Amino acid sequence: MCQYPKIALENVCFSYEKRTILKGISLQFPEQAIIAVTGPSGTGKSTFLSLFNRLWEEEGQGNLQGKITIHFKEGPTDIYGKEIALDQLRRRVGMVFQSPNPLPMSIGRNIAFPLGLQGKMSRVEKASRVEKILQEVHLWDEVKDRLDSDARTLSGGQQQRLCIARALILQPEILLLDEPTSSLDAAACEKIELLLVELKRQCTILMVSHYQDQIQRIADLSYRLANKRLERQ
Ligand SMILES: Nc1ncnc2c1ncn2[C@@H]1O[C@H](COP(=O)(O)OP(=O)(O)OP(=O)(O)O)[C@@H](O)[C@H]1O
Repeated sequence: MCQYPKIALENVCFSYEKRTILKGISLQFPEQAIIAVTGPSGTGKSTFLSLFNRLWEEEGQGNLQGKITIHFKEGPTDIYGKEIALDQLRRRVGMVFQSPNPLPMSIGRNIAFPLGLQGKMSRVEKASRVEKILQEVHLWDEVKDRLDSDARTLSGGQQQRLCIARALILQPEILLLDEPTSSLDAAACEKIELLLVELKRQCTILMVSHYQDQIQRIADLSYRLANKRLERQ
């Protein structure tokens, strides 16, 4: 592990119009760890997660104060500063949502699609990257004979692993997961948990979870969001 925090928040406050959601949060998260955030419904867990890829800005009504620094491979970056463009940030900070959201296209294209946004790449290289990432999320054996089928024909658990693969294909340094297993059955949930523990070697994972037992099984650090603040549990 390195000496510096992967993510640092300095006096972060967030509000939607006049409603304060997060107040005076100063925290540091290490790299190669699973950091879980839990807490009652509506307290701002998803909002907290959205600070790291600036997704809240899409809604247009929020107000952020304070500073968030991510220590990317090239060095520390103020993610709201001029040194990083939004599209670059979102390549390095991947996100997976509560309900699997495969694109309405084939299994293979779902994974290859983000690669196309990165510039020209040969078909052979694309195919090899797609296979590698599907192996990593332990989906390859289940889909290798049906890469051309519509991704929406996969089971919920398979779709969620596909969405994780899609987030990983651009090799993000941070992975944000918003209740990634809450729509899945126990068996699918176990597969995702095992996968996340493997993935933390390559990226720092920030995960919202309602399940205390899941947090105990896989999180390295856990925080509870209540009264607009995050407290270590
Ligand atoms: N775009 C928005 N504009 C105004 N208020 C919003 C917006 N998005 C969320 N909120 C409000 O901010 C508060 C926090 O919402 P958020 O979704 O972050 O909570 P949460 O802890 O993730 O909830 P849950 O556990 O139910 O998913 C809620 O009261 C919500 O209604």
